[in-house]
Amino acid sequence: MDAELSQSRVRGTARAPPSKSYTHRAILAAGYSDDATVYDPLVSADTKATMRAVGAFGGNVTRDDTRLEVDGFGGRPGVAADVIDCANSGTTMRLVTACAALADGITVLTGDSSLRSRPQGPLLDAVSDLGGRAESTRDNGQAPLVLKGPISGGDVSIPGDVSSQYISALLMAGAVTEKGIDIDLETELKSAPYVEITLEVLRAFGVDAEATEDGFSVAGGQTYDPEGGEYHVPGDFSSISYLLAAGAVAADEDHEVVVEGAYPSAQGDAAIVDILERMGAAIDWDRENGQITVEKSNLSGVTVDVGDTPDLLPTIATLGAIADGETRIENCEHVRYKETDRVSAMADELTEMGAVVDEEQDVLTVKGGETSLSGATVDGYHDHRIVMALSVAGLVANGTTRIRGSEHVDVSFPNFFDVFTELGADVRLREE
Ligand SMILES: O=C(O)C1=C[C@@H](OP(=O)(O)O)[C@@H](O)[C@H](O)C1
Ligand SMILES: C=C(OP(=O)(O)O)C(=O)O
Repeated sequence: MDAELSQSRVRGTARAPPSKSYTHRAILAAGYSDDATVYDPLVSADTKATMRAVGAFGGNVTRDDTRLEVDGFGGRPGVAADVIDCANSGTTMRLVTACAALADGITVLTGDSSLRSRPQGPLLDAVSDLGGRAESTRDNGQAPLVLKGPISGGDVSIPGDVSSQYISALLMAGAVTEKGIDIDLETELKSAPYVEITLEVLRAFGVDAEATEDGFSVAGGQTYDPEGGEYHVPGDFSSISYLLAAGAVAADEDHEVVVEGAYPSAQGDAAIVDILERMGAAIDWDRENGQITVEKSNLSGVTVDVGDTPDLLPTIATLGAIADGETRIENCEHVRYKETDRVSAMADELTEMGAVVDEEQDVLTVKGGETSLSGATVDGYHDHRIVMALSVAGLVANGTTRIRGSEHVDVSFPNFFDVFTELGADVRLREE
């Protein structure tokens, strides 16, 4: 499906969608428990992949409007009766790889062509070092993957600059091993707040894990059991970033865009509030009431390090294309290992729309201005975040912006175009 956007003004209140990262962890943590209820989950293509995996390991997930009832496999995943399809979800594949290493038998994991091109090698090496069998069928460190357990825990070392999801996966699985897992980081950790999210969810499920001098550590023999048998998912700041960006570049004069359900948590992507403020946006975060208000503002370019916040790169690149002067996005090499190479995707598509972009391996520089973007037909690269970031650009570009593959928003923000339309965006969805 293509999304066609015309220049428009936005205003009004939107609710933050539930966090994808917290939902994945909550579903799997509930899977590791005997049973638990997950309230306000994100139900999207990616989180459904994690639900399927819990089912494949012997759990059962049922859904109603506001919650998921999870019958867990009680720390002992069974052997899956079929290949587990992780679809487009890196988080699912990494978290499930470590879980599969606990099963007394073989698990095969696959995914779509994007996921089958993303790096899994360091996690496979870690599982092998812990005594499991962990192979890439094509021997290239990519899925399809074959895992065989059970591992009983131990010490591993792993790079921290490819994906933090390897660490999250080992911590979640390590808690139910016999010996626990000590993780030694071989490099600096990128995307570090996502490990904090994991520690926060583990705590909520009664599991202790901690940062150490060299990395992270989790004791074995623990039980997943959330207080009161339930867990509540907070709002998603990566998704919120598109709504705030839309308000900052296209809110109606004398009106604001308000995002509700934006409470403080371990999410690094809450940095979007600070980034917009540094760019000159009139923005206010009422943390106690979980409400962020933003007005249309004249933005200026800034320098941003996205080492901790890779998922903000597409949003910041679009903001940079609209802001006066130069926006420099540094420390972004790991953003190339996502659903697509997002550094190059945003460089190409913003150039197509008229921005002046310079792409280096680890730095993306965008020069723009409020009137510099023109509508064009651009590619969404089958990537939800590219589609949503280009939609924000479409609000200010002259003429019509046509974004290919707009249906991929279903990965993290399935009703994105409804919310955008309700705020006033002029969007038409067209079958190709
Ligand atoms: O653990 C998570 O929930 C995530 C971690 C990050 O990935 P990396 O750790 O691979 O950078 C982030 O980009 C992804 O969208 C979600
Ligand atoms: C990279 C992302 O997710 P995942 O790694 O789970 O595919 C994302 O949501 O931007």
